[in-house]
Amino acid sequence: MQPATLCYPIRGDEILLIRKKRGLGEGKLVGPGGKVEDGETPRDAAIREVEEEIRVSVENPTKVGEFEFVFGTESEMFVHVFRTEEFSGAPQETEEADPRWFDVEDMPYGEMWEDDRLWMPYLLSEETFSGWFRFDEDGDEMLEQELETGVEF
Ligand SMILES: COc1nc(N)nc2c1ncn2[C@H]1C[C@H](O)[C@@H](COP(=O)(O)OP(=O)(O)OP(=O)(O)O)O1
Repeated sequence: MQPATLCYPIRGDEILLIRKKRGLGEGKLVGPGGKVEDGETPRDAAIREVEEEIRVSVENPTKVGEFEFVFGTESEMFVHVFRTEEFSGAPQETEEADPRWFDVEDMPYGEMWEDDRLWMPYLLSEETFSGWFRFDEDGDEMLEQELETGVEF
């Protein structure tokens, strides 16, 4: 299964999301992230992806969750989810991503992957979670979900 990451910088009551400009989820608001490369740990990949996508340097990201998603019957990715309040550099738009801060009390769930509304509250409250989500073959609609909280990593 393809491992991948998401890493969310948090600043007080705000969270940094990107408008994804290419690849899986193009056009959606997501966290900075992407596939883990050979020889990388998920944490290293999370740090690299934030730097590549929005030119922000992240330190000590904390893993708060993980989830697997399936499109149809095919398992697509296993995603390690991090958050961090330790980062430097102003977020910049790149070929891959257009970053923007959002108020955590007003999350734009209508423009995000459907699973995000299930686990994002746990990420924001620093509660750990583990999920499994099955979408239709095109990834347009979520058909089944399982979510557990309070897991140990
Ligand atoms: C299906 O539900 C999903 N929910 C959320 N929140 N995030 C998702 C979902 N499916 C994919 N993602 C995220 C996880 C990864 O961060 C990226 C994968 O995107 P991509 O395949 O474009 O990965 P990159 O390494 O950036 O792409 P390149 O191969 O072009 O470098 O999407």
